[in-house]
Amino acid sequence: MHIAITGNIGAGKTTLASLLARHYNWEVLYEAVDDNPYLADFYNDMRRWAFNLQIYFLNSRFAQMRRVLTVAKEDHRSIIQDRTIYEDASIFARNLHQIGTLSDRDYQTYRNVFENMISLVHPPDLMIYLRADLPKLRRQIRKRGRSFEKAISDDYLESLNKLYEEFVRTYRSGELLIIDVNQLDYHERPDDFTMITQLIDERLIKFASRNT
Ligand SMILES: Nc1ncnc2c1ncn2[C@@H]1O[C@H](COP(=O)(O)OP(=O)(O)OP(=O)(O)O)[C@@H](O)[C@H]1O
Repeated sequence: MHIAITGNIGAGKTTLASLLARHYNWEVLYEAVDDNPYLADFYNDMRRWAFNLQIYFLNSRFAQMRRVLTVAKEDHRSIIQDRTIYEDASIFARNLHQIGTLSDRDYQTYRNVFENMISLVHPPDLMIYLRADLPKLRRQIRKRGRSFEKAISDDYLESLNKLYEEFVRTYRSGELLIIDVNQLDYHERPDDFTMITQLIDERLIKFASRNT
């Protein structure tokens, strides 16, 4: 089974992915931030680096999807992914185009590459969306203290949030679980984590009964 966590910058995807991987013994695929050769430059000069960064993310997410396919074929272990290829295209790249940071021609090229890639992969069996408002995102971004993320504006986070909401409202490619994380702290409060695993267990039971 392929599970994916989706949500804005600082929503808490990485923490939840690692807690769930440990709890369910799932393989976990993280979004590599430290090794990303463009991210810091991108936050410094978005217009210059937007296309490079989008291509980099698209490729790394596509490589993850290939890993998902391999695991599905060879292994009986489930796999959890921290952010999906769908968000890169429907949220991040789209937003950069909308705000004029990505030109029409670069966006069109990006979309063409994305469409070709997407024809070769499958959406996750379960998508978990972490819904978080601006103050929560801000708190978590501040807490983890990545220096280049200081440049992220409220407007940028808000417009990403709008696109996230539209994305989940129209998402029909698989099972979707929406978790409002504004009042949750599953890292520090075991009860919050248990509440989440109960919601996931219900979906896993549903999935298993459909596939037997
Ligand atoms: N397609 C993309 N376009 C632009 N920036 C992106 C894209 N995908 C990820 N990023 C950036 O990569 C960095 C890492 O992503 P993010 O912070 O969302 O992941 P995370 O650290 O796993 O978040 P979380 O707090 O939910 O665990 C962020 O600064 C984010 O803006």
